[in-house]
Amino acid sequence: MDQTFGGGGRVFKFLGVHIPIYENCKVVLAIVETAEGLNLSDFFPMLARFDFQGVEHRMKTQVKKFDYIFETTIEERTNSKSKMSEETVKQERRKDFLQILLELLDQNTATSITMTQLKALVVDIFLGGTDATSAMTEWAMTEILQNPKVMKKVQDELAEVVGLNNTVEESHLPELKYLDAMFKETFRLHTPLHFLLPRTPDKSCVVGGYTVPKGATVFLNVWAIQRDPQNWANPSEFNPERFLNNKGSEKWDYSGTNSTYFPFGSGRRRCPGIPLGEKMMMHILASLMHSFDWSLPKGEELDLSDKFGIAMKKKMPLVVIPSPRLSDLSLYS
Ligand code: HEM
Repeated sequence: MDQTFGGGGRVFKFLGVHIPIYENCKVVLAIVETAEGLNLSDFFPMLARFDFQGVEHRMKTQVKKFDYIFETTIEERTNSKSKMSEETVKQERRKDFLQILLELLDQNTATSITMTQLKALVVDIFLGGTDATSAMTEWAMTEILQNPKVMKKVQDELAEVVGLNNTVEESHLPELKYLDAMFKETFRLHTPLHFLLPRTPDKSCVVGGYTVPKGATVFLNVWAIQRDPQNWANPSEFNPERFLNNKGSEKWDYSGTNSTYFPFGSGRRRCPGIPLGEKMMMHILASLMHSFDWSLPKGEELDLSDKFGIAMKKKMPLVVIPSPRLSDLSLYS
């Protein structure tokens, strides 16, 4: 996607199509009908008030449902019976996330938060912590099934690090270098937020010869950057080795400082859940791959098409058959 901003710029190139903005409303309406899942108001803010796709209406309905779930949970916690007693906190030596937030509620201090802020934080953690993590684990599993050599390497590494008479523990994760490279390659090809979160410059600036006016909505196409043949050899090939062979000072991580690879975003809006998301995905996939061999149902073929959402998911859910891999069956109980 690229856009000619400012001055007389009136052409928008989207999915390879040059679309004249404003002059030809029919074109815009045709896209409204075909762009399933894409919110056109993100690309043409002037259309937002018409809510052509009913996105705002659906969002408000969902917000009401979310509100109901969170309010009930918060009420349950704040009523005296289920409140975490000081004794429980002392015994378990920890508080859960909700308890910490509730203690910050309406305190009249610098760190105090309101009920609306509390609910927003819970929604962030709830959605961010589940949607992208499960979508990425499914993509990783799909790529492993698509590439039997990768599956063998992942399982050989697990057998060596964990052992076939043991289950995966958190302490094993830093030693699983190949699994880590396999995830990095999955993130390169199936980056969950193709355009990241929208940015808005507070000053007009020039980027790559284009003027970006103050207040414009800017989308960064990380999907295209991570598949750009100028940055990556054989970009559509699934090859975890490219993340094992570090060249010179090149560092592969999720810090967002490498301009060719930043699946968790970059700068101040970078994902704050990286350590948790990374650990959850590694632990889930390592356990699945270590404990079971996986195959597709007879006659089934893998489908790699995706579907637009908060995170880019597989269009068709992955269906696979597990068979036990560990000799000690008591490890499965
Ligand atoms: C595999 C797992 C995850 C992936 C791939 C992922 C990816 C991302 C990406 C690409 C962004 C946008 C960053 C940008 O525009 O610069 C983002 C934002 C965010 N993520 Fe994650 N995320 C994951 C897990 C999590 C978890 C576990 C949490 C919370 C527990 C979380 C919470 C958030 C929040 C709150 C934001 C918004 C930050 C802001 O508004 O500035 N994410 N995530």
